[in-house]
Amino acid sequence: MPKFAANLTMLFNEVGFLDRFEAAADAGFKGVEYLFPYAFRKDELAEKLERFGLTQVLHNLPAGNWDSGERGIACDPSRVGEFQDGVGRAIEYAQALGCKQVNCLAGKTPAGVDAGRLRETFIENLRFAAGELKAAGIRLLVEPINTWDIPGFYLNRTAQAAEILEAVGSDNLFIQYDIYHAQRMEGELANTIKHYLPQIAHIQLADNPGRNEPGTGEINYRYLFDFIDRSGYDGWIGCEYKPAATTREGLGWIEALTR
Ligand SMILES: O=C(O)C(=O)CO
Repeated sequence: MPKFAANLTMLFNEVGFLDRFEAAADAGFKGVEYLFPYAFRKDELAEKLERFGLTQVLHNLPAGNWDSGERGIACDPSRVGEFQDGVGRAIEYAQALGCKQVNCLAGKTPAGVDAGRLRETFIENLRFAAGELKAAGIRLLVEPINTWDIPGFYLNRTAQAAEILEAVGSDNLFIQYDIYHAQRMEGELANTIKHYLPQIAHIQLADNPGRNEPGTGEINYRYLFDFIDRSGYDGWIGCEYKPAATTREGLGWIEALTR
């Protein structure tokens, strides 16, 4: 049975964010993930995790001005200082929350920047972050994201991510494999998971089209959950989907697709 983590950015949005920890625990989740913890005090988040017996499975490095449309700054040569400051902030929160992995959003390709400089910036930022996080006992992940949800996003394919890992050369840098994004960009889900399994530290899910619950679209999650189980993957699977109705009404997929 996979270890499913509730993504509190997308799930239980029937209640305010700080009430989603209790809602997730009530629904049977033992782990949670969400985009960013930085708008909240570390102690108030840690208290929620403690009170409801939850593991903080993942959060992201600071990713620029999210509300203005930024989706990461890691490939932007004009933002290296801000990126490095963000690594320190992410470590502070991860340590306070007992979180053992953080994801680095590559960002949208900034206009007018040479492709070689973009790649060099991304690689050097990842090398810096992977080293700082390793010293803190925290893994660094990078996630390919599809180009429909975030047009212009710098990292889009699993093979591209693996090539970046190779170039960075850190033993503390891994792939965050989002099944939904992968389905949209490349398909080949089971074989890709199998091929890159040693480099995949976290998996996320949603169905396609719609980014709703597993079982609402084209992906054969019953097969994929069994395949992942048999593959020996022992990480978490983040439930990062938009509930088609209410979150609780939609949770029947867990029983239906894993028994
Ligand atoms: O948009 C996504 O899929 C993410 O996981 C962002 O962290």
